[in-house]
Amino acid sequence: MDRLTLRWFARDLDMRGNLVANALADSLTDAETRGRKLQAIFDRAVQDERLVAIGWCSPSGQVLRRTARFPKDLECSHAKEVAADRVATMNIEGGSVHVSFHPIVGEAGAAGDLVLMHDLSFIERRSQDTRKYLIILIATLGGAIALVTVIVAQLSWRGWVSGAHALLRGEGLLKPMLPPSPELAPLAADLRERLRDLEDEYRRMPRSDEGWSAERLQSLLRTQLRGDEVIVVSNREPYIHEKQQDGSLVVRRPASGLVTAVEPVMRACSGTWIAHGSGSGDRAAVDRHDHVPLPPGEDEYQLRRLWLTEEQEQGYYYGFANEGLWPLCHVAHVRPVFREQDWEHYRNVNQLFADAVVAEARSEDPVVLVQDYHFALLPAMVRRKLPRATILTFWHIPWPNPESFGICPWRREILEGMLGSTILGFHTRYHCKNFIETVDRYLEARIEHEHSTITYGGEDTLVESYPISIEWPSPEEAREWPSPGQCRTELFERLNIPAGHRVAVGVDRFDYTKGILERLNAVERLLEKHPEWRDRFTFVQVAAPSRGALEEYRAFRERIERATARINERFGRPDAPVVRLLAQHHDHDQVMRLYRAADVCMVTSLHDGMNLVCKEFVAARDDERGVLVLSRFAGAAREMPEALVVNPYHVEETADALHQALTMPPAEQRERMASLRSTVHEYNVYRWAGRMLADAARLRLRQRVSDRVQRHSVA
Ligand SMILES: O=P(O)(O)OC[C@H]1O[C@@H](O)[C@H](O)[C@@H](O)[C@@H]1O
Repeated sequence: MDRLTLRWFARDLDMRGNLVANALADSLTDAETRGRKLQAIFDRAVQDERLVAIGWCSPSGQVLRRTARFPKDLECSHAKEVAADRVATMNIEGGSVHVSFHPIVGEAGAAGDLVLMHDLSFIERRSQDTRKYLIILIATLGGAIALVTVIVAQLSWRGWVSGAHALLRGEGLLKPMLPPSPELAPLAADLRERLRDLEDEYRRMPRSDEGWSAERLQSLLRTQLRGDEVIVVSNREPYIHEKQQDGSLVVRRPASGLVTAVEPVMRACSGTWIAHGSGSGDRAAVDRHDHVPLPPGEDEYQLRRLWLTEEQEQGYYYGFANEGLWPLCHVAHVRPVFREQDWEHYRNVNQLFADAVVAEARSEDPVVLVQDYHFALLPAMVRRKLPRATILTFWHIPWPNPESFGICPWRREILEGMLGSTILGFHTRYHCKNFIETVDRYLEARIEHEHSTITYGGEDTLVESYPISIEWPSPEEAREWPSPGQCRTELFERLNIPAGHRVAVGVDRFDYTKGILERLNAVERLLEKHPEWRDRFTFVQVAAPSRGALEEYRAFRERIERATARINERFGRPDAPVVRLLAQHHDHDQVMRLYRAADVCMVTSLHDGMNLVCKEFVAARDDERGVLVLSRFAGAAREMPEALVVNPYHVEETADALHQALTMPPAEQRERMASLRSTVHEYNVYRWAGRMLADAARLRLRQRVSDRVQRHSVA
């Protein structure tokens, strides 16, 4: 036992000793008691478990009485000395004791001194017990504190970790059960900023754009879009059912660049395609929900057909879309016509299609791919009903400069409608730039040129270029093709082309933007300038009838027919006309055979978003022969500089290019064609869709993160 503890107890025992001494004082001063009963009183007193021994000293210092355990050899003077010490302890038989010395004074003066010895072993025991309890208490407290610390640390660490995980996954800051933690707010802000940086880095990064295929697109859909639902909206349907005279149905693919590009993507994505059912047999082919599985016999996706009245089709499709927006965007010197009634129909039909998107959607956030100028208002209409949808609008035709677009009476509504899109795609950067400048001119929007983003009405739209393309033929498909020689023989037989003629081809819809007239003028000029080609050259123009209900198109067709007649009269023979105008629909296989048979393919659009004919021609020429003459005003010219690029308005230049093409040595043809083929192979339609969908996936992730961040900061 340490001295400090001993001193505490010594003080207590001194007090106790004083009490005992006071209690005994009377007995000690009373002479009678002292005589007879003192020993008995002392013996009784030491029955107390603490008081061990008592000694009674005379005033002269002799021990007069003592109890049994009082040491026989202890003198009073020594006991007094011990008691004077601060701890006052000594060892006697049976253990250590505390000694106290109490002078007793009676009426007659000093009666003697009382020596009391108190047991110290209980102090030892108590002290040990106390120490034990203290240790247990401290250990328990320490354990409890450690446990609480661990639990708190675990909880907050888990909270942090799961919050950070959720942020990174874009799902939420915390598990729903846990209350939102304000400590994560700065982390969330940092993460958001970092995400934005990463996005920018990602966009600037040289990406591996190689090897895009249907499989890679499917895997992108599975991984980055987690199998989300895809809905396509277009005016033109991918397959048209026509009723034959005998009542049977035939299916055909329409002549449309849009369908050529989007159909293979849809086959890869599955999902639903919503389009206008325009064929005479379309109603007979659908189920009771107006659905039809496609492609026929393969059932890879489903088409939902929408029905329009004649007035609706007239106002929305022929009127506003094709007499208004088409010439407005193509700037091909045909005046756009804007009628109030057409606009009404356009708006109503956009709403009809938007409602169909909402009805077909199985989730609140589908990926909606809106195609083309027929649906400028639809993105905002869908956004109103499905605010969480990812809407990708692709504008397949050019976008003019702000001045040209400004003549549209409903320019504001159109821009607002398009800005309902999450992503707005054009074929080229140039069209993106025109669109952004148009918005800047006519709307109060925030434009971030660095990120190519427009913020309008609190919503962001990414404006990006995605050059469209074709599906590159598979080796199996190419193996089935007849050889170029066989294709050539068949063509010569079918059209009765004299042997030894060189053949140039053009394949278009009958449309004034395609530069068919300029092409014919170039053919005529070639024959004027180079008489050696007379009787040695045939030009085959496939012109699929298109929008024949419009006067502009009918007049255009007549102009082409007149030009054809004129050239044939000047340079052809009755049995061998120079220009063969095939004004009917040709299917994919027929067109491919024509490409393989030709020496030259002419694409002379006056203005074209992209143009896929030039890409199809290149894809068909696995013999690496044939020359492409390509208009500089087609979006494709930017990707295909190995073609003979011409200004179709410049007849002389185009005629010279045609001559150059007809006289190009085989080695040069091969060199140019090989390079063109590798470009188109690489930049195929899966890359077009893949880049768009990868951007959509990135923005969906950002949307999820920012939704959570917002929810978090509100809470
Ligand atoms: O009017 P149609 O026959 O459906 O053709 C429209 C399509 O024609 C194509 O030439 C255009 O590239 C597409 O953008 C457009 O959608």
